[in-house]
Amino acid sequence: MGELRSSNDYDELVRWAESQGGYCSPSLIITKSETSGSTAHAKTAIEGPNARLLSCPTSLIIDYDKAAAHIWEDPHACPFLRSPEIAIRLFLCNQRILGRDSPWAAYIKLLPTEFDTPLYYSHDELEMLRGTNVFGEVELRRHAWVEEWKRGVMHLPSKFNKTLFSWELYLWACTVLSSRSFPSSIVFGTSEVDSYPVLVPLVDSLNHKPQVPVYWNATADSFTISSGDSIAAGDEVFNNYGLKGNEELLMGYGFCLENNPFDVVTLKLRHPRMSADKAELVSPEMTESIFHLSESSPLPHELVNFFRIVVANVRETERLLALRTVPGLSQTAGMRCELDALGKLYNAVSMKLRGISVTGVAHPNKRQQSMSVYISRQVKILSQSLLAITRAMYAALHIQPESPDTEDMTFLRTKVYQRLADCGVNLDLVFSSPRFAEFTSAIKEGFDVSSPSDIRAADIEDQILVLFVSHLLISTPAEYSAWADAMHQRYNNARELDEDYVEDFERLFDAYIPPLAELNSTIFGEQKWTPRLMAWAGKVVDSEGVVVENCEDGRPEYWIITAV
Ligand SMILES: C[S@@+](CC[C@H](N)C(=O)[O-])C[C@H]1O[C@@H](n2cnc3c(N)ncnc32)[C@H](O)[C@@H]1O
Repeated sequence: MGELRSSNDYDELVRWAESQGGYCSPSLIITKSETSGSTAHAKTAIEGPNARLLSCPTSLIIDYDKAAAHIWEDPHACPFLRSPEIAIRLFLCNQRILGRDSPWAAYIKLLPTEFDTPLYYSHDELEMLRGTNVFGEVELRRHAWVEEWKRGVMHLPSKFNKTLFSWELYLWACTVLSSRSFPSSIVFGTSEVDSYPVLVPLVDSLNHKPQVPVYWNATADSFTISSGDSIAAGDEVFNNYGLKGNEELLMGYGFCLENNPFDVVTLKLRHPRMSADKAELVSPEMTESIFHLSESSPLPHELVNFFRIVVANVRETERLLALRTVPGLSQTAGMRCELDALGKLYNAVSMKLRGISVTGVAHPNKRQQSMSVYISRQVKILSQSLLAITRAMYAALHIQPESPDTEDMTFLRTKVYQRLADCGVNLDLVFSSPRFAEFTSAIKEGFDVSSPSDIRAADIEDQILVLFVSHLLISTPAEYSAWADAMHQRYNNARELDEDYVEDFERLFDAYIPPLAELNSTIFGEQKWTPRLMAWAGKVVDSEGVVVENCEDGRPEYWIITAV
C-alpha cells in the first residue's frame, strides 16, 4: 500500500474537532475512498485493547437540544419534542443552507451529497428489488418522510426562507441521519425508551465491520470510540454498527455485506380475525407479528407457534391454551394442527420466495452489486426455511428413517406427500379407489365433472368433500370406524351444530341430495342423509382438514386427516 495522505478537508475536520476538545489518534489517517466516502486506516500499528481512536466533544454533537435551540431559539417552542429527529433534520438542512457560515461547516462539507440507499434509486434500479421487503418499504418511507418534511417546513419560524428547504434537501438530511447517526441513549448514556438518532462528527468517519471489537464511551464532555483489539499498520480501522442484517444496511446505509452473520428475512404477518381464546395466545393488543428467519434459525419456534394458533380448531385451541401453562412442554396440538400450520407456513414462505426475481446483471454497478447480495441472501434464507418446514412435516408424520440424511427437497416432499395417504384422504384418493367407485360415478354425472381437477377448477372441492365425509359417516367402513367415533364425539352435538349452522346445510341438502339419489339411490337414497348429517360432515371438513401442496405440481389440495 502506498503512503496514505489525508485530504485537507479531513485535516480541517480533525483540527476543528480538536479545537473544541475532540481527539484523533495520531496513528489514524482518514482519507476519501472512491467507493464508500471516507475510510480510516492505521498509519502505524495501534496497540489494543482499548486504544482511543476518535473523540467528539459534546459541544459538537448534533442533538435535539441544539437543533431546537438553533431553529426555535426557545427549545420549548419546538413542536417536535416527540419526534426529535425532525428537528435534527431541519437543523441539518439549515446548516447546509448556511454553507461556510455554519458553525458545523467543517463537518457539513464532508458529508456525502449522493447516496446508494434505495430512495435514491431510479425506477429501473428499484424494479430489481420487486418482491423483497425493501421494495415495499421504499415507498412507505418516502411517503412518511414527505409528510414529515411538509409538517417540518410548515412549523419553521418565519425568519427562515422556507423555499430553500426543498424536498431534495430534506431527503439528504434524512439519509445523513440514517447512515451515520448513533443512538442518543448510547451517546449520552440515557434511557433507551426515548432514544433518537444524533450525529457525532469525526467519530462517524469509520466504516462498518460486523463483530469488530470497539468500545463506545460516553462522558459529560465527549463521546469516544476505542479499538478493542490491536490494529496492524496499513489496516482499515472499523466501527461496529451493531447486529444489522443486509436489509437494514441497504435501507439505512446503502450497502450490503456478502457474509453478513446477522442477515435475516423479516416476515411481518397481519393477524387474521381470531376468536378471543386465540387472540389471548398471540397477544390480543397486537395487530401484526414480526418474525426473523436466519441461516442459524430458518424456522423459529415462535413462527410455527403463530401458525399453530392461526389454524387451530376449537379443540386444538383449548389444547394450546392448556399447554401454555405447562413450561417446557412442546406446544403441538396434534398431527392435524401441526400439518396445517406447517402447510400454511410453507405456502407463505414459498409465495414470498416466488415473488423475488433473481436476475443476473453482466457488469453490475455498485448499487446492483448491493442489491444482488441482498437478494441472494434473502433467497438463500427463504430456501433454507422451506427445507426446515419440509423436515418438520416429515417429523410430524413420523416418517422413517427419522433423520433423513438429505437436503433433497423433492425427495422429502414426495415422502411427506406419500405418507399423507396413510393419515388422511383427499379427492384424488377417493376418485382412484375402486371401493368408492359408485360414489364417484354419481358425483361425476351429477356435477358434470370427470376428475378432482375439474372439481377444484369449479371451486366445489369443499362441497364434494362434505358429501364424501357424509357418505363415510353413514357407511362407516371398518378402517374409518375409530375416526367416525371420534368425529361423533367432537362434532355431533348441540354445542357444535347449532340451528343457524344446520340451516346453512338445508340449501345444500335440497340442491344436491334428491338429484344424486336419482342417480344412485343405494348411496344417496339412504334415510340417514339429512341437513344435520351434512352439517356434521361440514364441521369435520372445516375443522379436520389441511391444505397441502401437491409435491409434483404445487397445486393446493384439501386433505381430511383421519388418523386419530
Ligand atoms: C458513518 S458513514 C462511515 C464513513 C463513511 N465512509 C463516510 O463517508 O463518512 C456510513 C457510510 O459509509 C459507507 N460504509 C460503511 N461501511 C461500509 C462497508 N462495510 N462497505 C461499504 N460501505 C460502507 C456507506 O456508504 C455508509 O452509508
